[in-house]
Amino acid sequence: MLLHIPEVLSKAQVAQFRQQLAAVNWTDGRETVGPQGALVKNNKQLPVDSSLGRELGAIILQALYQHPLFMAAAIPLRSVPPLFNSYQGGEHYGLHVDGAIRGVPGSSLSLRTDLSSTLFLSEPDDYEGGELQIQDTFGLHEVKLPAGDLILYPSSSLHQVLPVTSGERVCSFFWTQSMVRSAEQRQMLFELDQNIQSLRQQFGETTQSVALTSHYHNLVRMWAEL
Ligand SMILES: O=C(O)CCC(=O)C(=O)O
Ligand SMILES: [Fe+2]
Repeated sequence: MLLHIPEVLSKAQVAQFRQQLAAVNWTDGRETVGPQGALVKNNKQLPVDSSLGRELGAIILQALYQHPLFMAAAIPLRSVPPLFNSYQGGEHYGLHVDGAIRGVPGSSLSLRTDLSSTLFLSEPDDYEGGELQIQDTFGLHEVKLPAGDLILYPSSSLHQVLPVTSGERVCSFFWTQSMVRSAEQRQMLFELDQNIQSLRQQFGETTQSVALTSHYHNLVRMWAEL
């Protein structure tokens, strides 16, 4: 499932982020990828140990973990600290799959990458190209979102970022392990949750909405691993 999560950051926050990100040094993006990805990766990143990156990453995760759509879709256990990338002058990231396990820097924790996120920090009109192309069993999806919005997609999918032929594309990207490992079960829980929410909005709290909510929680109890 690909999910567009709007307004994770406000336009004011995005402007503030961009100003701060413009004032620090960026390095070769190949530093955080394995040998296969390095062959096709051509972009810039903020170093993993950047104090600005850590500070802005914490703001992103705090906003995201309060976003009802993200919480319902991801059922997150934990995320790696967000990284930041930039593409310009034809830079791109060819077709690849994200590694299955990532360490959490500064801790002994690792996580299984169930879900990948890209949070856009440039407006679509600020650059040409730079579409994030994601392949799934339904075909090829091209994603280019307004600044402040995020795309959540399965880490199991092949994906690429097309060359940025003018302007600059700045994004934050990171991975999340879900408490529910199966994408199929996660999608069922998400649909159940969204339908319960819309029933409650339409009819208020009813015996049925309470019973369905209990069903939802009992399924989470059955499927979640902490
Ligand atoms: O820039 C993006 O949207 C995605 C980056 C990416 O796929 C990665 O770093 O693994
Ligand atoms: Fe990737």
